[in-house]
Amino acid sequence: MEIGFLGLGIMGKAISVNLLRSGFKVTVWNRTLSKCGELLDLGASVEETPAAVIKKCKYTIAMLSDPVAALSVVFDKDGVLEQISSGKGYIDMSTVDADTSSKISEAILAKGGDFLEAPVSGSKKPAEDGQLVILAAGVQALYNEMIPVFNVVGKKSFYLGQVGNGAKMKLVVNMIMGSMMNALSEGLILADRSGLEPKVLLDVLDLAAIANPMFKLKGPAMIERNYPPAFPLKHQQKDMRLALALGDENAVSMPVAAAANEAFKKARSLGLGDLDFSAVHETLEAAKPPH
Ligand SMILES: NC(=O)C1=CN([C@@H]2O[C@H](COP(=O)(O)OP(=O)(O)OC[C@H]3O[C@@H](n4cnc5c(N)ncnc54)[C@H](OP(=O)(O)O)[C@@H]3O)[C@@H](O)[C@H]2O)C=CC1
Ligand SMILES: O=CCCC(=O)O
Repeated sequence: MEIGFLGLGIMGKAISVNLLRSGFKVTVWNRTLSKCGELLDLGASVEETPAAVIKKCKYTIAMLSDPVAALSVVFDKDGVLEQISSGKGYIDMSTVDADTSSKISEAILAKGGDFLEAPVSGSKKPAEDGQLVILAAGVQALYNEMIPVFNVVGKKSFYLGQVGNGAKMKLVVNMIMGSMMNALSEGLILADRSGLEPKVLLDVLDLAAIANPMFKLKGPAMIERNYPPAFPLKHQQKDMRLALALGDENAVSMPVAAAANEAFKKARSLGLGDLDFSAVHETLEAAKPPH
């Protein structure tokens, strides 16, 4: 099975390497073409435009930064729409809003192609290890055809029905995650400032009802003020922004998420957008008076 892959950022690279290692033929494209070199060395083919990838492959997956990128790769010159046709499937794994996903879906279906949105939960390491959680929605026949791929990419895939439901589920999950990250950051600072050992706080949390893999993974590095990017902070803030817009549409009051979004915006304004989203901790660390 030959798979096209558009977008070789942190996630796209990890997923396409995993597909190659699992025996799939993969043809890649990235806006910054030089980033395709590593995949070429691992056995992938490279094309110079999204349209050329679509022309070559029956199924093409995209993993792009945000709604602007997802729309551009489909609608711009040399984009997906120029070559999509009956018998071809386009699967967008980018985290975007339901409206963006619906626009892409309508355009692909109008050309006779099939479309699935399939954003993922899980970050760089789960992507490398094929342990993502896939939140798919759209053409069910395409979902069924993609199961052998999803079984390699993830540990579980959900089919959520009509296009938009995958995007919404992903935004709800990341809205909760972003709020939790800010709560952890405040807790670490509060422990420290009140004379407690933040590392002991992490041990207590890990045994408590609120234990979770994210606190366990990110907490120790946050104490060290170390934020190597797995999930870039600029993308987490984009997800909070899109989740808050979903809240607006549905008249859902989300004061906790709104405060978390402000903290991520503050972190971006401090130039931390390309670090891991746990770098939101610096908005508090940097404000802490010296001992
Ligand atoms: N990192 C993570 O842990 C997770 C991320 N996600 C989501 O997955 C998506 C990708 O994330 P991630 O890999 O971390 O992001 P990166 O920032 O590492 O990569 C972004 C990718 O999008 C491309 N891109 C950006 N703008 C454009 C554009 N205008 N036209 C074409 N291509 C563009 C980049 O190309 P170029 O190299 O040229 O800049 C790059 O390939 C995002 O939607 C994110 O929210 C979902 C789950 C986990
Ligand atoms: O969108 C990013 C999700 C990151 C994660 O689930 O760890």
